Amino acid sequence: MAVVDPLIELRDVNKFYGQLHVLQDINLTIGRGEVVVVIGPSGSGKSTLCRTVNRLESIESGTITIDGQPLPEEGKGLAALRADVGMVFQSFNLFAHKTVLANVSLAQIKVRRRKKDEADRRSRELLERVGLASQADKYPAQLSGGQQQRVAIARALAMDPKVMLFDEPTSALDPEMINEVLEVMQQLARDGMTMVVVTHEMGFARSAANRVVFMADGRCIEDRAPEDFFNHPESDRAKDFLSKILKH
Ligand SMILES: Nc1ncnc2c1ncn2[C@@H]1O[C@H](COP(=O)(O)OP(=O)(O)OP(=O)(O)O)[C@@H](O)[C@H]1O
Repeated sequence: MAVVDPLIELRDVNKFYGQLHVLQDINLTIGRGEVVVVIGPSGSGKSTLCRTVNRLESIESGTITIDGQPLPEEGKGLAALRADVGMVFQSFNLFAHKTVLANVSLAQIKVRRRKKDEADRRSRELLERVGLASQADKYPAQLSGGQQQRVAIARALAMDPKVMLFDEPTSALDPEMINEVLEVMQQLARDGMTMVVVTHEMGFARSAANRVVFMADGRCIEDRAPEDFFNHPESDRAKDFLSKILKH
């Protein structure tokens, strides 16, 4: 789809895991302020696609640029990239022995070089935004999964990222906690955050996405507005996928 103000551009991206051609000639542009939901069958390369954008995975060929800059290979540039590209994983990846506040402040101090007071102030603002202001002094194990995931979101946001990547952020949560995380994500989308979201939550895709990218076998097969994609999928792969998941 034509994008007005490109922030992230993937051009002819290919990646292999050994013999497996996991990303095949990916061309994808994400505009500033867009919410792109990536869906597709298990093993189609959705997570890998996400992980290439913050350089958790390298690519064999092609280019990825953010704000016109190629991704850095290593060193300081990589830490700065991971701050600019916030990532939220299925598992929350919090430090178990640090408080919620310290979890959100730590990278701000180390990577953004903020003073502790300033970092803590920003952390408290973000914890308020995700509805956890009263939990700042708790430890991760004292929180529910949904709360831990909201801490992880606050931690990424505290770095003032250019884009937020979500890799199945609700897949490890008990059903009753999924909505509290999706609501925080919906609010972020309304606030204009650029977001790439790998998810099986089709309700979120329908209501929050500007575009749905459908992947199968390492390729982006469809890239369309949600209402077009869900009402009129074009490819047999997408029709088959939707008929299976919408039965549930
Ligand atoms: N580190 C790795 N080494 C080797 N193969 C891998 C690695 N990570 C993923 N794969 C394989 O690459 C393919 C794509 O994996 P990926 O996790 O990107 O898919 P996905 O679409 O996100 O799947 P799911 O919906 O199940 O999470 C799969 O076949 C997977 O087994």
